[in-house]
Amino acid sequence: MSYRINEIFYSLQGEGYFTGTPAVFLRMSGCNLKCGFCDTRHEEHTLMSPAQIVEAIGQYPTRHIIITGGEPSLQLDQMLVDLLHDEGWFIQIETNGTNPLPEGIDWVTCSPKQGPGGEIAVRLRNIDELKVVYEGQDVESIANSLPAMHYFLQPCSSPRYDGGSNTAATVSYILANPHWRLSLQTHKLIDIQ
Ligand SMILES: C[S@@+](CC[C@H](N)C(=O)[O-])C[C@H]1O[C@@H](n2cnc3c(N)ncnc32)[C@H](O)[C@@H]1O
Ligand SMILES: Nc1nc2[nH]cc(C(=O)O)c2c(=O)[nH]1
Ligand code: SF4
Ligand SMILES: [Mg+2]
Repeated sequence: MSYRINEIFYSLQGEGYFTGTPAVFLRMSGCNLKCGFCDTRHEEHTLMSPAQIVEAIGQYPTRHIIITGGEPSLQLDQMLVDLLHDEGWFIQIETNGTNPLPEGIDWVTCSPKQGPGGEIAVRLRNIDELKVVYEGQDVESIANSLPAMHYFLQPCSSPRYDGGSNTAATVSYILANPHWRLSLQTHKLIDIQ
């Protein structure tokens, strides 16, 4: 068994509930969506075996891993989740929610997206945090259909917004709808990976 891995790096979780937490990022290659605003290049990959992944991530002084992509649910399987748990890892996943996940992932961050037909197709039930990239869409319908422990709105970073993101509009929306919390992409603010 091998996995298409785009990159492995050690940084601070920049977004959402665990913002500021040191973590190893395992970025898997490939995605089933093509979000116009996607800020990540994930097509390049190296094939890695489970043993190679465990060795590469094990060199860092934390056991919090963030499995992201691309869309990691296209590749992450029960075998890798169980192996990471055996090695003592706390597993967080960043997913668009379109695919079911293996069991036992410690923290599911779901960032639902519109598919090609405009529909939101989320197939997850146990979401710890919902993190919606705010573009002025009807985020209440999204939240109402997706039970989660925490609800974050994240400004959309894009050259089409003055200043590079729609942070002011996101803040105004949250002030008017205080069941949301703000998630900033703090790694971009302090220029780390
Ligand atoms: C690159 S995605 C990979 C994981 C998964 N495919 C997903 O979309 O959740 C990682 C996170 O970055 C967010 N993101 C991607 N592009 C963004 C942008 N331009 N502005 C703000 N957040 C963005 C996504 O919503 C997601 O929460
Ligand atoms: N520092 C940092 N935090 C992140 N949180 C989620 C990220 C992602 O690309 O999934 C990300 C990322 O790319 N960098
Ligand atoms: S689902 Fe995630 S990785 Fe895929 S295109 Fe959208 S933001 Fe990028
Ligand atoms: Mg990122």
